[in-house]
Parts: sequence; C-alpha cells; structure tokens
Amino acid sequence: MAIQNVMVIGAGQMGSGIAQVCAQSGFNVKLNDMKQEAYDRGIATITKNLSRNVEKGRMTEEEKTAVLGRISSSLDLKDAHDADIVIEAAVENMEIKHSIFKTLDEVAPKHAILASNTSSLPITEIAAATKRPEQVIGMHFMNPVPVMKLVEIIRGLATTDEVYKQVEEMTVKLSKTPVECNDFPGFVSNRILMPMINEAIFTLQEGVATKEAIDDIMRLGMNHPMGPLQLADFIGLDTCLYIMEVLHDGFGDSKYRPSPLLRQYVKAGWLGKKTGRGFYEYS
Ligand SMILES: CC(=O)CC(=O)SCCNC(=O)CCNC(=O)[C@H](O)C(C)(C)COP(=O)(O)OP(=O)(O)OC[C@H]1O[C@@H](n2cnc3c(N)ncnc32)[C@H](O)[C@@H]1OP(=O)(O)O
Ligand SMILES: NC(=O)C1=CN([C@@H]2O[C@H](COP(=O)(O)OP(=O)(O)OC[C@H]3O[C@@H](n4cnc5c(N)ncnc54)[C@H](OP(=O)(O)O)[C@@H]3O)[C@@H](O)[C@H]2O)C=CC1
Repeated sequence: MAIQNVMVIGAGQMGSGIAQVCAQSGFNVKLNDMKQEAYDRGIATITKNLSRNVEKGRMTEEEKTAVLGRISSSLDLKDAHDADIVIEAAVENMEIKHSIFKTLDEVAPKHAILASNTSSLPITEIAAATKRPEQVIGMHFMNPVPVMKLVEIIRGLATTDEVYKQVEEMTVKLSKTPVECNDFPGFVSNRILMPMINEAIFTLQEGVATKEAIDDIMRLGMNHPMGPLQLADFIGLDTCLYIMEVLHDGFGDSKYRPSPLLRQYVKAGWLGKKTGRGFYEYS
C-alpha cells in the first residue's frame, strides 16, 4: 500500500524537521506533541524555514501555503487511526518510546509501519512493545533535517524486507539518501560520532585547551563544519548523554563512559542551543 498519511510524534527539533520534509514532498502530515505550545513552536520553526526558501527563490508563496496546509496538529496518539506510517521523534528514553509504541500499536491501522527516529536505542527492543515487530523499523534522520542528506535505516530483528523497501522508497521521495544498517547500539552514525564528542568534552574537562580551541582544531584541522562542542550544543547535551549511556550499557565497555562534565551540564539544565546555554551561550 502506498504511503500517503504520515504521523510524526514529537514536535521538537527533529520532529518538526521531519514533518517539514514530508509535507514538502507531498505527504499529509499530522504533527503530534503532548502540549499545544510544543506544536506551535514546531510550526513556527517550519514556517521560518519555508519563508527562507521563498526569500531565496526556491519556493513560491503559494507552495509555502500548500506545504503548511498539509500539516495538521495532534495532541492525541489516537489520531494515528488513519496513518500509513508513524515516525516517532520524542525524547531518547526507552520507557517513553515503549509506552508510545504500545499505544500506537493499538490505534494505528494494521498495515501501518511504526518507525522510530531514535539516535541509538535498539529497534528490536522498541518493537517488542508492539504485536507487529515485523513492521517496526529505525528511520534515523540527521540534524538539521531539511539540510542533511542521510537517513540511516535500521532493521530490527523481525523487520521484513517489504517494510524496509517501503521505507527506503519513502526516503528517496523525501530527496534523502537511505543507508542500511543493523540493530547495534548507536547503529553506525552515533557509535562513531558520539565517542568523538565525548572525548572532546573530556579534553575540555582536563583543561587541555579552551572550548574555542578544541572546536577550532577540529574545524580547521579536520574540515568538520562545526567543532565537536558546538555540534554537541546543536544536537542537545541531554541527547548526547542518553546516547553515551546506551553505548556504555549496550557494549559494557568503559571506553564509552560519559564524561562527568557532560553529566554536570545536563543536571544544570544546560542542554545546548535549545535551552540557550550549553558549552556556549545562545540568544
Ligand atoms: C545525534 C544524531 O542522532 C545524529 C545527528 O544528527 S548528528 C548531527 C549531524 N549534523 C551535523 O553534523 C551538522 C554539522 N553542521 C553542518 O553541517 C553545518 O554547520 C550546517 C548545515 C548546520 C550549517 O551550515 P553553515 O554553512 O555553517 O551555515 P549556514 O550558511 O547558515 O547554513 C547553510 C544552509 O543550511 C541551512 N540551515 C542551517 N541550519 C538550518 C536549520 N536548523 N534548519 C534548516 N535549515 C538550516 C541554511 O539556511 C543554509 O541554507 P542555504 O545555503 O540554502 O541558504
Ligand atoms: N538532536 C539531534 O541531533 C537528533 C536527535 N535524534 C533523536 O530524535 C528524537 C528527538 O530528539 P530532538 O528532536 O532533538 O528532541 P527535542 O527535545 O527537541 O524534542 C522532543 C519533543 O518530543 C516531545 N515529547 C516528549 N515525550 C513525548 C510523548 N510521550 N509524546 C509526544 N511528544 C513527546 C517533547 O516535549 P517536551 O519538551 O514537553 O518534553 C519535545 O517537544 C530523540 O530520540 C533523539 O535521540 C535523532 C537524530 C538527531
């Protein structure tokens, strides 16, 4: 069955970006969050991004209106009753994801695919909350979603080839590049990226260099578009900590222990760009 109706759970930085690219590619989108304010913030970000596209001549005002017209708000998971695919982008927490997937399994149509944008949590374990593990899959977009080309697609133990194919085809329709990987902690992307970010935080903690110097060395020396500390702020320090904990628990190897400084910043509520302060300050 062709995918037409998409529901996105979580209207934060990832969920709003996923809703935007789906609506831009012609899908009908319901954007769900627990609070109206979260939805309003998500739609404001999408509107700002689309307005920039209009200013740059990449889209007409009419196209912008049509894209926004394809996105509707939802505050209730029961709105998944007519979804062909649900893409979950709530917080990186297994208990929360389990509870969302259990409910979705009860309310979504039998044919619906249940996808998670999790950065690191095992897809097989998320799928175990449902009675349709063969229709559960990881669809891992990169931040910022409207700009980044990759979608890492993760097969759970039970995911069928047919479901993989449908998600792969949808990814191509979104003008993104699908790359397949298996269900191991952190998948490929964050197994490699996050230890580098964590090491940069240890380097700062040990006073080896200032935050600016660490970022300059990696930006100018390795041609990374952002230094690792700026990138951590951009991803969200809470998300970085959750991912390190998943790697640490999943592999049982001390090389993945999260930096104490990262824990301290998260406890302080300094979560990066989204809260106005992380390693840097944002207005
Ligand atoms: C944690 C996980 O599970 C996985 C992850 O996502 S890890 C994070 C992966 N992402 C990265 O590594 C991003 C690294 N950073 C970059 O690639 C770049 O710094 C960047 C693309 C974010 C910004 O690029 P830049 O050249 O420094 O800045 P800028 O010129 O302002 O932006 C470039 C373009 O991106 C757009 N852009 C930047 N940020 C954006 C955002 N948040 N949303 C939408 N568009 C955005 C800009 O509008 C601009 O578009 P045009 O050129 O068409 O005008
Ligand atoms: N940040 C990144 O760079 C990337 C993140 N991801 C993954 O995407 C997911 C979302 O991350 P991100 O967008 O950065 O996080 P954000 O904190 O920006 O957004 C999460 C949103 O989900 C909402 N939410 C929390 N619980 C529920 C629920 N039960 N039902 C509906 N909505 C809920 C939150 O509401 P409230 O604020 O009220 O709690 C918030 O609006 C995570 O799994 C993360 O690992 C994947 C790729 C990159």
